[in-house]
Amino acid sequence: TGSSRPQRMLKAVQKNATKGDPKSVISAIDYYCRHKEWAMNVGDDKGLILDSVLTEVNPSTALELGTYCGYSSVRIARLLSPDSKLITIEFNPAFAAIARQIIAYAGLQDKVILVEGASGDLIPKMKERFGIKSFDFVFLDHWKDRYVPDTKLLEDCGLLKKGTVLLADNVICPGAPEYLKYVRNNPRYESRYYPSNLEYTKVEDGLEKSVFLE
Ligand SMILES: Cn1cnc(CNC(=O)c2cc(-c3ccc(F)cc3)cc(O)c2O)c1
Ligand SMILES: [Mg+2]
Repeated sequence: TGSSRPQRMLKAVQKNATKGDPKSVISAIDYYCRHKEWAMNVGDDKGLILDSVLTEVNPSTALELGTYCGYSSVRIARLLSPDSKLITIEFNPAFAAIARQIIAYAGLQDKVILVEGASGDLIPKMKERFGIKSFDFVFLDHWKDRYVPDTKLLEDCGLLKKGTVLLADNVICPGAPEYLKYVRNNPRYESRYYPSNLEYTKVEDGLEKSVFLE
């Protein structure tokens, strides 16, 4: 049987990027996905918005829901300060296996804790398993119908604190309409939409940034 899209993406990183250089890993993936084979990474355009929000928040503990091949894990982890950590959750073991290799190729394995499993099962275990009191930053990029239930779960598990920033990918395409309704009509969140485009295309998409207020 042939290789998978994630496997071909890993090959492109190993061929075109420099080991230990996160920036070259990001560029290699963006080049491959723009010119060879599209893949659902947050991408370079929305990636710049992710970078700017991250730099503003400067989180000590960050959570990513939906690792896929690790592109946004690398984007996030490269900007974290020395003792900060990213916990990233991926349901699909084949994706997780590729992501581990891409994160390691970027030299960021000591800043990233990749956990395989369902976000709904793992979020309630964050405190006991990883000694997390609360998250400063959450990047939502997994199944779009899980954005609302997992946000509510993070609230109920006391994993959000005053000022925690939630940044959600794909709120236009494929779309997360219930999530937009949830955070925009909720007095506990201050929300703002950052217009952009679907990764590697001209299709409209964007990120929703929501600050938890209490
Ligand atoms: C299977 N699976 C594992 N993880 C997930 C969660 N991610 C997505 O679904 C996702 C989908 C798209 C997308 C796909 C087809 C299309 F035509 C337009 C957009 C883009 C993204 O940025 C995404 O994050 C799905
Ligand atoms: Mg996405």
